[in-house]
Amino acid sequence: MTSGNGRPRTGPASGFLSIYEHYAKRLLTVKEAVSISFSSTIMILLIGILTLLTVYEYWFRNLRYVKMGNKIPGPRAFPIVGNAHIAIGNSPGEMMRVALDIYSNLKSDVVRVWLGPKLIVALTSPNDIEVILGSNVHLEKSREYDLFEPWLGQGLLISKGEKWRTHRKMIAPTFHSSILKSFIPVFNKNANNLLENLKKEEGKVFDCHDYMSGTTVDTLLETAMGVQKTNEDNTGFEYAMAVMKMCNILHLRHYKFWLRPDFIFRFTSMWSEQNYLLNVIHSLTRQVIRRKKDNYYTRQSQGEQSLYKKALSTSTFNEKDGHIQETSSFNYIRDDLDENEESDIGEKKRLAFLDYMIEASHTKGNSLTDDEIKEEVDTIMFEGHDTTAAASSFVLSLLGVHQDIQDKVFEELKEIFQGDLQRPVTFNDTVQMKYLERVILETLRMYPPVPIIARLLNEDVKLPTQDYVIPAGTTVIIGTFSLHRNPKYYENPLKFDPDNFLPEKCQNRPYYAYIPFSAGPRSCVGRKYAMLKLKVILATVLRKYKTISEKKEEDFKLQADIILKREDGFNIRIVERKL
Ligand code: HEM
Repeated sequence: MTSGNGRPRTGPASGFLSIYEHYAKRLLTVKEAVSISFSSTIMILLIGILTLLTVYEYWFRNLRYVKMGNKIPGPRAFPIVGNAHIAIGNSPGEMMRVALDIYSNLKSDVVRVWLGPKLIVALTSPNDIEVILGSNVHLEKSREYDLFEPWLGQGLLISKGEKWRTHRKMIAPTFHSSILKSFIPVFNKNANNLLENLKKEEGKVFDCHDYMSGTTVDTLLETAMGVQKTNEDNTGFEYAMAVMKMCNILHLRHYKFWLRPDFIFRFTSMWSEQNYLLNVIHSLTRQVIRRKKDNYYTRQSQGEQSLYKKALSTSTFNEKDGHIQETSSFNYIRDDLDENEESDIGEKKRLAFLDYMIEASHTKGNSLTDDEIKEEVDTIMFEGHDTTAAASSFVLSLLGVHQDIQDKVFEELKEIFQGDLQRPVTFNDTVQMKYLERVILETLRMYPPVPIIARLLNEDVKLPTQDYVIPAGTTVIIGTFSLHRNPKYYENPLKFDPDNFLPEKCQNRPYYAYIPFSAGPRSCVGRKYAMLKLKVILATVLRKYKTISEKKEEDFKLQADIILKREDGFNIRIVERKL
């Protein structure tokens, strides 16, 4: 033992030090012992966890469900996480590219991925898709739709079983062609309001989606909900923006699956944002229902007949027309609504959606509660707005790219409107817009606003095209986007060509090869409404303006959102036509 200068220590201090050193040494040994036992505890724990994970993986791989799933082609899956790692660090735009790469690398119409223990199978062959969408058994939406619940409750889009069946029977007829005709003046009014709003953008490059979105909300409020805007407020626009942001949050939670459980989601900034957005959305729906109910009670207190009875005794339609014309001139594009619900229409056909729901809630024997009405209003407002806004924005940007096609659209409009290009659109005009209709159908082919549909299988499904059985419990994804770009059904699938919808081309194509509105019993209830509204809005904008896109179509950056959008924005320039 030495002091700091190298000499040996003597005296009481040296005694104290040696005692200190003795204990310090022992302490070191205790510390060492603690650290050794700590590392061996960790080691044991790690070995325990690894053993458990190995046993779990062994057990998991031997499950019938997993064995069946693994027979289906898919990217290499890792233990425990499966293919979940592909979502890490990717933006919605990148996710779309990753998903499409997986599909094109495997060159298979059936592809599986594992999100942890969850099996997801994507189908892109019309025959396989028909087995799912055309069936009356596989009607349940996948668990991914549950994230919509705080917003849409158990509305038509996500409800199941008897509730879905009875509500579908009530709601679908309120969008039947027979009632759509009465919406034409409202479509025209809102299309003209849109022209007014677009004036300030003349000559500039701007994102047309915001405008299409706001107009769509206002139109829906007035048609489906029967509520007029009383002042020049911005409710429609604010609502549309809130819906868009809600969709972004939900989409992020869909593929960043670790954000799905609420107890984790609550700790993110998105939780408070979601609460704020839901407040904006629900305030509008509550206000709409309150106004409608007040009207109902006022009519009752004044001893007026219910709208329902009134509609039966007076005709809002020109009965001389005999039967109401179809909104689509193409009968070979089968309409599931007509097939499935024509027989249910009966007297209901004369009331619009919300009027009917409110009347129905006061009908004896009807169990429609206020909450149920709110859920359906939220559902219709969401489904009816974002889809149509995306479709019309895609049409305007595509016509901006394909000037030759835009010229043909305009020629057709000139022919129909015969020298008065500013007059309102009539129902009969829309039936004559055959080329514009083909443009819309082609847009929905290449850019389907709902790019995927997902169902939960409660039974095993044997695929008709290949020797695979998809086990019960699987989430089946119908890949509309890829299906619509399959060269087997579209000669030149990446070329925007409205002639893909010429009668002779459609006749040779399987029905399930074109499903922008889904198909079968759970297909879109608003398809005819959407087609009619798109024609009126687009015919109004295109008669006044020429649209120009500075970007080529191949430079459009798509975003795999719940609703397909352009990540780079729907940027166009509009120039007033010189006639
Ligand atoms: C271009 C416009 C539209 C497109 C592309 C479209 C597409 C679709 C698709 C693909 C589905 C099935 C979704 C799924 O199973 O996940 C659907 C369902 C639905 N759509 Fe549309 N839609 C459009 C416009 C509308 C409009 C205007 C309304 C109402 C005003 C509407 C109301 C609904 C409802 C309520 C459902 C749920 C039906 C059910 O599950 O029974 N949609 N739509």
